[in-house]
Amino acid sequence: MIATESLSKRFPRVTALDRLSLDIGPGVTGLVGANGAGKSTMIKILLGLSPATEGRAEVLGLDVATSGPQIRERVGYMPEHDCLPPDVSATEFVVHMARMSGLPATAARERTADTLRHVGLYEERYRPMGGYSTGMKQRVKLAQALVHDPQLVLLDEPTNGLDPVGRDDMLGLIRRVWTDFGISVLVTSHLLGELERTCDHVVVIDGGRLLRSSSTSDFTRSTTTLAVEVTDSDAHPDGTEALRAALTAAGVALHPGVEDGLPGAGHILLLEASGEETYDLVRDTVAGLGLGLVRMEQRRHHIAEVFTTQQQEEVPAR
Ligand SMILES: Nc1ncnc2c1ncn2[C@@H]1O[C@H](COP(=O)(O)OP(=O)(O)OP(=O)(O)O)[C@@H](O)[C@H]1O
Repeated sequence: MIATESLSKRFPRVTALDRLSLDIGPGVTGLVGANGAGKSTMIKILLGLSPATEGRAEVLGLDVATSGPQIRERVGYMPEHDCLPPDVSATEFVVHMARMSGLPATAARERTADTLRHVGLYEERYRPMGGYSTGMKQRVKLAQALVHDPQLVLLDEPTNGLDPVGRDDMLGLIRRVWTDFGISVLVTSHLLGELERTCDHVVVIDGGRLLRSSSTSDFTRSTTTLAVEVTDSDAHPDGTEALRAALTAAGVALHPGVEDGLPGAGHILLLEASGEETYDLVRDTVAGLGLGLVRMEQRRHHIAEVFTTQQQEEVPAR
């Protein structure tokens, strides 16, 4: 979908992208980096709107240096900042964008209705956008990126300014752009954690340089930590502590402290598994104490932890 080779963009005083080589396939890909890392610059180059200083980039097999218009026909773009005219409705705006992309009037109206429904805008779509919430505006921006049925959409910080619920809704919508319509997505964010559930692949950049590019499952590979949660019983009013004592006596390495479980569900012990036998030992110990086993699961890394470790290793303090 996207390939870059030693792509650089230098402004007089800042290097926004520094010899970035990437190969991004179909699906949902996250481009993550702190503010100023070079994400928006990358998107502008990929759309053929801003020339690279060095290196090359291809989008859908087309060279960004020479095929900007053809790329923009096949690619949708959701800009980061508020760019919606306040006194027109979502329907008018998205129909206009569809017409600009070359759709005939009837098709533009039909696609607009479908796309606005997909992003969850119903009656409000006939009201002027000046009165919309941030979440509604972000939805309109997503709809206009999708309306001409592109093969790929580039979404610049689509969750910016949203509350946690709005953020989750937007991430769910983005995931469905790929699963329901087969449109590949490149989505930028400065929040690594939020892309964990949404993206198949994550690219991390910092100061314009590539830190890491790998599948989400590689980032979140399993750890050897087991999380165990048990119920209390009449004989053991604090089941968690009873289990801790019994497992410690049996030689299991437990992490200090407990994690909070679901409300009213007791606490979670974290311990290091040395193999299959640890699972059996925990099961037998819980049964021996007459406690109920609520969960025993292998912990996975969160992308953010991997990134933090990697950053400490690879990027000298600035
Ligand atoms: N037109 C420009 N002229 C000079 N410097 C620029 C220009 N555009 C971007 N930069 C600089 O390039 C660097 C990367 O900017 P960019 O907007 O790509 O970052 P970003 O990762 O998208 O961050 P944000 O999410 O804050 O927009 C920044 O240091 C920025 O100040």
